[in-house]
Amino acid sequence: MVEVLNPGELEQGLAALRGWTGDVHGITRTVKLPSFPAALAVVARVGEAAESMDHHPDMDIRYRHLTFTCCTHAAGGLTDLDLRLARMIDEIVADATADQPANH
Ligand SMILES: C[C@H](O)[C@H](O)[C@H]1CNC2=NC(N)=NC(=O)C2=N1
Repeated sequence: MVEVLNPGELEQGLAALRGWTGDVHGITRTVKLPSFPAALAVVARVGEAAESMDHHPDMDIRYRHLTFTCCTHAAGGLTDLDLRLARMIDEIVADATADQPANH
């Protein structure tokens, strides 16, 4: 059973990520993509990564703005799985917005 992170582990985990905020109940990041199709493409890529990990984020898409929220429902809070998923999301977003300074 994966364990919920303590506040120190949360702080350490957030420091290794890009633009995420939250607490031991979950973390969230909002990014702006160059277009709506680009946002949809990121959703598809994150979906593939989530399926490969069997760990899924909540995703809210509003035109070019995408908000990701990660928490481990089975554990009732933030676990290392969420930090790993957030890192994968950061890589996908960085690749999709390489020439957009806003998300770096
Ligand atoms: C059966 C399947 O492994 C579980 O339902 C997985 C699916 N994806 C998941 N995603 C997240 N974020 N939390 C979970 O507890 C979780 N559980």
